[in-house]
Amino acid sequence: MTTPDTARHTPNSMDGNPTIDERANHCFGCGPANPQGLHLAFTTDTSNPEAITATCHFQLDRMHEGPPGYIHGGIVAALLDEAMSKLNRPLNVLAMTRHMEIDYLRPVPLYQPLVLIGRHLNRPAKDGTPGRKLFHQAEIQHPDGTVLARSKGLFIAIDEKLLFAAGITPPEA
Ligand SMILES: CCCCC/C=C\C/C=C\C/C=C\C/C=C\CCCC(=O)SCCNC(=O)CCNC(=O)[C@H](O)C(C)(C)COP(=O)(O)OP(=O)(O)OC[C@H]1O[C@@H](n2cnc3c(N)ncnc32)[C@H](O)[C@@H]1OP(=O)(O)O
Repeated sequence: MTTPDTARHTPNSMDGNPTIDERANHCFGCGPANPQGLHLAFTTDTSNPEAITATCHFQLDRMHEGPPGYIHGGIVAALLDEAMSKLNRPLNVLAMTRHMEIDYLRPVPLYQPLVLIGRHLNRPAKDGTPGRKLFHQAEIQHPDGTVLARSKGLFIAIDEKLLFAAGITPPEA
């Protein structure tokens, strides 16, 4: 039997009482500390509270190849999921993806600068207060504006009790 690689399976970042931001450092999509990650960096625009966006410029290589010359479809899904999830923090919500659907409109090329944009759609109120459901969308665009892939997502705001149960400290308000 092989010995488990403790660096991978019980990361130091789980020691003590980490905040959600410390734990997110290894996020596959955006964590700077994940050597295998995509290292996506987003700029959020909250100037129109009705239409918050998160934008990322990125370019991938053969590490993430699916069809020859193109990004693997699972990675396309991860990119879109990440862009949508980046809308939750500016909305002051910790939330997880509950459902997402994807239109793979065109193959998404490797070795080219591309644009990834998430847009908040709406958060229906329930009993007069903001509900748990947040609806977002995202697109991967060629620089000429052609939409290559598009998603819609339902995110559910997480009860802080779940975070505590997982040993994670919520962010400061
Ligand atoms: C517990 C530890 C959590 C730690 C992390 C917490 C938060 C994350 C915060 C920061 C993130 C940091 C870094 C970013 C990381 C990743 C970025 C990408 C985002 C992701 O990658 S994140 C991973 C993938 N994600 C999951 O791993 C979720 C697994 N899942 C669950 O953990 C539960 O599923 C949960 C808690 C989400 C909800 O569970 P629940 O039991 O509270 O709620 P329920 O299932 O009932 O759904 C609620 C309402 O949605 C309606 N509904 C369901 N499906 C629908 C559909 N298709 N269309 C229309 N409505 C639908 C129902 O009908 C109901 O509606 P109603 O309330 O009106 O009845």
